[in-house]
Amino acid sequence: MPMLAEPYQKYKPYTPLVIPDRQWPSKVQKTAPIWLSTDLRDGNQALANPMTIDQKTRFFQTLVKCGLKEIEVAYPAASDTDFNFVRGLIEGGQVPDDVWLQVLTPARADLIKRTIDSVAGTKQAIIHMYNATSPNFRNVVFRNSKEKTIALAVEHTKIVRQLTEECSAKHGTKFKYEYSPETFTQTEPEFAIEVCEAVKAAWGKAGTGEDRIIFNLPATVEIAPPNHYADQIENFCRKITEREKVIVSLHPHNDRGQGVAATELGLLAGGDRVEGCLFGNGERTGNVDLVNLALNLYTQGIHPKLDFSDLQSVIDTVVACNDLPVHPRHPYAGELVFTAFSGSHQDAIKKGFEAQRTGHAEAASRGEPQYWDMPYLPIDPADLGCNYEAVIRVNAQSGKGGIAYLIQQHLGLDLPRKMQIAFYQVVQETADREAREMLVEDITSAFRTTYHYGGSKYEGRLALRSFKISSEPVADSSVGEGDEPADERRLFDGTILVDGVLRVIRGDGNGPLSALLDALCTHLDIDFTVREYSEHAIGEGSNVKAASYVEIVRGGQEVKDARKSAESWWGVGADSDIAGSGLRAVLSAVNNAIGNRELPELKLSVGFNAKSGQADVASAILNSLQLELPRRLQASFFEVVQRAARETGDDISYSSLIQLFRDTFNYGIPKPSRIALKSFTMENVGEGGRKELKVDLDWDGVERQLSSEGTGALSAVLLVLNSQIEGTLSIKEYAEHSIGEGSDVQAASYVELAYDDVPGQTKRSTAWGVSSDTDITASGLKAVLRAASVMDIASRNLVNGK
Ligand SMILES: CC(=O)SCCNC(=O)CCNC(=O)[C@H](O)C(C)(C)COP(=O)(O)OP(=O)(O)OC[C@H]1O[C@@H](n2cnc3c(N)ncnc32)[C@H](O)[C@@H]1OP(=O)(O)O
Ligand SMILES: CC(C)C(=O)C(=O)O
Repeated sequence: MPMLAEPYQKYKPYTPLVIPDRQWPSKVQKTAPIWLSTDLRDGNQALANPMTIDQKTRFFQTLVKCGLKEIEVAYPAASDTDFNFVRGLIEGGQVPDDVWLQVLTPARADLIKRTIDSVAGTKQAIIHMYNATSPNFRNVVFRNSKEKTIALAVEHTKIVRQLTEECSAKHGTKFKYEYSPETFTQTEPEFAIEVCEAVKAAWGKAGTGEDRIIFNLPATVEIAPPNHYADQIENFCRKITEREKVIVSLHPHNDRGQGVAATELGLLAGGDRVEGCLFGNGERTGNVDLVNLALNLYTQGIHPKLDFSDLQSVIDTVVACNDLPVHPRHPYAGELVFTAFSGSHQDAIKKGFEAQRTGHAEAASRGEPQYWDMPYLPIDPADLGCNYEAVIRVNAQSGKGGIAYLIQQHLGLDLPRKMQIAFYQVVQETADREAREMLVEDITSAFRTTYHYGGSKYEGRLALRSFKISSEPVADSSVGEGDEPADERRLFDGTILVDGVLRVIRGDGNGPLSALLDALCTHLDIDFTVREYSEHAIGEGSNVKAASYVEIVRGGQEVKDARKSAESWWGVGADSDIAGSGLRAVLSAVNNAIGNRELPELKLSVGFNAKSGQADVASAILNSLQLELPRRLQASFFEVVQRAARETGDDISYSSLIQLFRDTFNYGIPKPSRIALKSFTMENVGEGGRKELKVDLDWDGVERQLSSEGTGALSAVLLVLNSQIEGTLSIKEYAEHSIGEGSDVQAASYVELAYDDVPGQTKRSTAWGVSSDTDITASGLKAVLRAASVMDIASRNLVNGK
């Protein structure tokens, strides 16, 4: 059936009350009401599967923990489960002294008796009796006149009185009486008052304070706007006699979705007490939500006298016991209610947090309250035990502000505005393409990958390994590149990993960043210039680091053009050293800019006036072959390099340099030496640590088995060699070190031999030998033999040392 064109022919509007001087609209709520949770009764009776005793017990404990002092625990006459649950609470001593158990009964004598029996022996209980009073119920359900409706209530009130008095006498239980004219909001207002007056009279014991009778005025079904409920409550409060002896209780349902509003207006209109359920469980659309009401008060600066500091644990209990979810958009409790996906919300929240930090610091210094004043967030999630994790979540509707907020929260980086825009494009493009939410991990990992930030896992093609920044004065101080004239030049000396290979590069500029860019231009033909730079500290105290942000544009442009250049690349770096942080940021940006572009082979310039020197050559050998050349060997090899580079305009590529080293020292290549070690043994002989060395040598293609004694392997092998030649070999310098670690460790040995061909009339020559071996003795012996092999020594052509 379609919706009606003329619904007034089917639905009657509510009848407004005429109260020209109604007071509630100008009242302001200043205190928390008395709360009653009816989760275990009205909430429970609305569940497809009512709670078990275990679930009810868990729920009861949570309610007590939240601070509820009045809890309607059951409709004991309804089932053994309900009855036994109440008995279990009492007999198990689970009811705190300051908590009142409330139980509901209809106006039926047998059921009233069982209800009162259920609470016998507890310290204090509220007996809650109800009968419907509206015309519809009188006519249809009870088929009762007004008089009979009053009589039903009066008669059973008297039964309650009598049975509770007997129970008090027998068990010492203290009772309060609550009466509900069920369907109050659909009952003629004057008749509702008439019934309640009759009940009050029948009870006959209403007093002040704890003796007040409770008149619970339910919106059993919500049928009118909240202002009408407020009018009904104000009308009742004004007209009920002995108002001071009455607690006016509100029991709104939520059929029109206005339960919370109706309750708040009802409280302004005179309500003292509210019955409801956590998160609004209850018949049909539910009872009014106590959490919502309490936290609404809290955000007005009024303590609700309920504690939801750990809201999630309350949600967990309620969901588990009711077997119903809490809607993701549920006020205060839904998983999305502190979350912004959309760009402008995120931007405002990010700015709000920043402004609030400053505002709070200023207020604290003036001793003033630090008010919560945050765009889109009416309450601080932290007050409910939530963190700010979920406040900003990113999808294709999000903007740069939210993404920057997450980067700030999770990586501690405060991105410059233009970099936010650049990174936003990256995230937006993925979110749109994949049509899904970008989780924090997606965003931080996209950031790390894009900017090669966060350790070796994210390194780009160029990565800083070590550097030294030094300065040298500039003769003409107007030579500076930027606006500021520089009176000192900065020199960058560093080792960087280029496509997995360590390289030494050097450059100069008017600052560390331009010196690095100069080095990249000189050595790798990578030509960029810095357009924007900013930095800030991350962390505090001894853990403080610098974060740097760099925007680069293509070099070789006029400064004016470079500033305007549409194409730019951002980079970020963090380091405990501020220069290191800036240099890393430059390499991050350069990595972005070069993409997969092929890089020219790195070259060392080793001629006269060259930028690279002996130390650079030694570094290249160290980085490529892990050999730490002794200083004199460095000098010796540098001369070899310079000679070799002369033909190629004083430049030598890294690969040629390494090959030159291998060829010069016959190192690590299969080419045999003139004198090669086939095998050896070495044993201690006698006392005093002397050794006997036996070697099997391949000497000019002839095998020679020789032996000698010495204080060690080197002195012994020299004796062996000297026994085979004209003249004398001696060791001028020897050095060794380990290469690698653990079971892969090797020894590297360096020997400089001197050869005096005719003793006395010396014609001395020297040569270096370099070797490595897993056996340190073998490494030393080989180094000696390799040095001897390249010397012009005269062999005596003896066989087997004889
Ligand atoms: C608005 C509310 O939430 S009120 C609370 C509602 N909660 C519940 O009903 C849950 C627990 N209820 C039950 O377990 C059962 O209904 C019981 C045990 C109370 C009664 O069960 P039964 O005796 O089988 O009766 P039934 O459930 O059919 O109730 C209807 C009868 O009670 C009468 N009745 C209904 N409400 C009341 C009342 N408040 N006072 C007196 N009689 C009432 C009806 O007029 C009807 O009487 P009739 O049989 O003479 O026509
Ligand atoms: C028993 C009464 C108070 C009730 O639950 C209602 O009217 O909703």
